[in-house]
Amino acid sequence: MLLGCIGDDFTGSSDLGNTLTKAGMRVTQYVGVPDAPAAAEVEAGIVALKSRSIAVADAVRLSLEALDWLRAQGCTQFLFKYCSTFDSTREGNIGPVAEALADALDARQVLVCPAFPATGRSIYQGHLFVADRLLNESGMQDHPLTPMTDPDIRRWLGYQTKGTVGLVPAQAVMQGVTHTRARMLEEDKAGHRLMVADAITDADLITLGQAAADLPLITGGSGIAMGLPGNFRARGLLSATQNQWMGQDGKAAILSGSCSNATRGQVAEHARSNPTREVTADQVMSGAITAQALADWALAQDGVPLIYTSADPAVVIDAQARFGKAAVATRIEGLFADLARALVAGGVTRMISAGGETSGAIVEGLGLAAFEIGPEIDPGVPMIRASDKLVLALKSGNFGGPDFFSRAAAMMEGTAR
Ligand SMILES: Nc1ncnc2c1ncn2[C@@H]1O[C@H](COP(=O)(O)OP(=O)(O)O)[C@@H](O)[C@H]1O
Ligand SMILES: O=C(O)[C@@H](O)C(=O)COP(=O)(O)O
Repeated sequence: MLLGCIGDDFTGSSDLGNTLTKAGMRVTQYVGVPDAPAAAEVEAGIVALKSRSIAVADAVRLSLEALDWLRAQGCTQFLFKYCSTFDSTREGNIGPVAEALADALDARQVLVCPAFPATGRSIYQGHLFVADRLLNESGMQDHPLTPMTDPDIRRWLGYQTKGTVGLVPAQAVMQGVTHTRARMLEEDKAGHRLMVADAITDADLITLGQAAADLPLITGGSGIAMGLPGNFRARGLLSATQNQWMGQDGKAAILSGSCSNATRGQVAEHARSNPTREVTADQVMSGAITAQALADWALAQDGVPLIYTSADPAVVIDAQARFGKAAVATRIEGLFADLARALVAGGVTRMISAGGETSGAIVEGLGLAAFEIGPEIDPGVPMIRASDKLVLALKSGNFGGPDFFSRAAAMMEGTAR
């Protein structure tokens, strides 16, 4: 294994797997820290954690455990993957995890780059944009767990870190690798270990990837991984072979706990011509609905059924005020985990889930160990194979076109491209 990656959620880790696979690496995504060595052919290993919204100390501990395992597999470079919308609270986990990994690796210069231009996320002068809006006007300010109310990534990260945060501005990145490295050195001399790097286009990300060829630790969204496989290839370290992907027939089902703008649009679109069932926070909290009853409903439907708790910001805020933010999230995620188990037990072989925390709960609930990364459905969302009978798509909240759900189900079956 060459590149060792630690993802703070499961959708995001499959997004990273997609980027690395497309760039020619042989990738495996692991569910949590494996207790056995990796297969010899794996070139990039991604340890997917559900550490985005847990307590800081737990996130740091799990990330360091993942690092130890990846080091034991022979990795020479490490990537900490978080969300391209920098999902974290002011007290949150990105800064402490990045600093703990940097300490463990003795890393002096650490890039921080959530940009992912293919999905509209760019960084300019340290400020994160989603398409033509600053992050705090993009809808992310209403996220149920990590509302992003400040677009200045240096400032937000600064709340989370012990050290100060520098900037590698677009003016340096656009002039190429030499200027980028020179600016990184200046930031280092100024005492900034973590440096937010501007990136507006894929070309900027490739430049940053090349500039980071010798850095032990890189952090960011999946975009920052774009340039890394080329560094290993240039050293003659990559095999040219890729896994062969096979579609999966059988029953499909969709579970959505994401409340993002994109997911809510996808839910509305799917509901126009498919069996769809809404579950409210009240039904979950009161125990009025059971996972088995929902599974029985889904398994009795023709077509591709969708079960969702996705709701508008005002509905979410109301539920959180009445039940508590963590309590309602935990109960809903628990329902999805139980539901996923009941669906697979009932014969579902293609499962699509929407939402990072939701997907984490489902994957952990299913007790899966590792994924092979397949072809891309939409930017940032690949199909993944968990076993010879189960194919998944873990959709990040804000990713995917309006008809994502039905298109994903068809592509996973192998009947559409
Ligand atoms: N109706 C609802 N009311 C309150 N919280 C909800 C509701 N539906 C889902 N949630 C919670 O909101 C969170 C959504 O996060 P996540 O699944 O990561 O989606 P995204 O990818 O859009 O961030 C989850 O913890 C989920 O359990
Ligand atoms: O970078 C991204 O946006 C994704 O890879 C990701 O991490 C998404 O997380 P969720 O929106 O919570 O699914």
